[in-house]
Amino acid sequence: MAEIRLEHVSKRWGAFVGVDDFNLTIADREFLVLLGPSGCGKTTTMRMIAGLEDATDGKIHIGDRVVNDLDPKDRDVAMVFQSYGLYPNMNVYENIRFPLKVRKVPESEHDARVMRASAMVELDEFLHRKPAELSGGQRQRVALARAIVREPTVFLMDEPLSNLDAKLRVSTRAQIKNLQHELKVTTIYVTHDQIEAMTLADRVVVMNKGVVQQVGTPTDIYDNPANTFVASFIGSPAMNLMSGTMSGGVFTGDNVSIAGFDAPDGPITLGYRAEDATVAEAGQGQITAPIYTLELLGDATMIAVKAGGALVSVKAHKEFRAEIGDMVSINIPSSICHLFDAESGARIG
Ligand SMILES: Nc1ncnc2c1ncn2[C@@H]1O[C@H](COP(=O)(O)OP(=O)(O)OP(=O)(O)O)[C@@H](O)[C@H]1O
Repeated sequence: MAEIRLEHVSKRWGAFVGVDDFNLTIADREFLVLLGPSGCGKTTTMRMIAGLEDATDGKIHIGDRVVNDLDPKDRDVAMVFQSYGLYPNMNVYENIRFPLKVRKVPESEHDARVMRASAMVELDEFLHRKPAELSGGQRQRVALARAIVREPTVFLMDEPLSNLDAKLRVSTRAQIKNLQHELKVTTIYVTHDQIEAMTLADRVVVMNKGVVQQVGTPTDIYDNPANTFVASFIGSPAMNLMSGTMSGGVFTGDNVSIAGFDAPDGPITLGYRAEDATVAEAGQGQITAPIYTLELLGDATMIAVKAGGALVSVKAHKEFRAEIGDMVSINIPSSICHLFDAESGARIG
């Protein structure tokens, strides 16, 4: 049983707040991803759970213990970092076995456990090689095997894929997801890559400037972002956001007018996702504007125009063709729109 609970956890260095009042219960066996831009406090949160950083305030529970005063080695967590931290003089077998020696696991168990862990990450053929004789992806798998071999109650992973090339990142990502499912170990995973977060997580915690912005399943966060920060951080492309004014249920901004809202009058921010909008018959849409840019994506054509003081896009059919400067009209019915407070950015309704 490895539920993790953070209660009012904060980290301050002098007046600077790295993590501000973090509260969350992570379920046993859950795959939780901490997501946010550089400097938002996600690594610090993970380091406090690992015991590499003291919490300034709050309590950290792992299982039924409060671990604030426990050394990292007594917390039964295994970490995997973006820099693999392998011992260059040891071969793969010895690197994977190392945590068992440190932990004084009986020698008689070592071989079976190393073989099981290395098989899980498909390293069986490389056991005699030194780290320098491995590719980046293979080294990362040694680091994973070294975490697995310990059979910890918690995995903590800090951007473990960021040193891999794009293709290897996708396959290693799939492997991590599968392993976590097989091993059923509570996992906290830090990344600034929203696609990694969406594909791996049971739940995502979106952070900004030390503050939790939203906690939810990938679908919750994509479909119902809590504020404009989350809306503009999640999704590729990010949600389109336009400034304007609501009056009598009609949103109006530069080049844009959308009717059919049930919202109070006043300044407001409106959002929609490019894939929810469509290209309209000439002049029939809610935005009509010259094409600013047009990108052929293979499976679709992305068209951007200027409206509401911002560049906004629509995902058109892959055969859609036009030139920059041609007029285009976009259907944005109120039913696909998200509304946010113009000042705080918080979701409305
Ligand atoms: N020892 C320290 N002393 C003072 N400030 C620190 C210290 N360690 C981290 N910080 C600050 O705390 C904030 C959060 O850092 P953290 O490493 O948690 O961010 P992050 O979200 O993991 O970013 P990245 O993706 O760049 O690693 C940053 O602004 C950082 O500069």
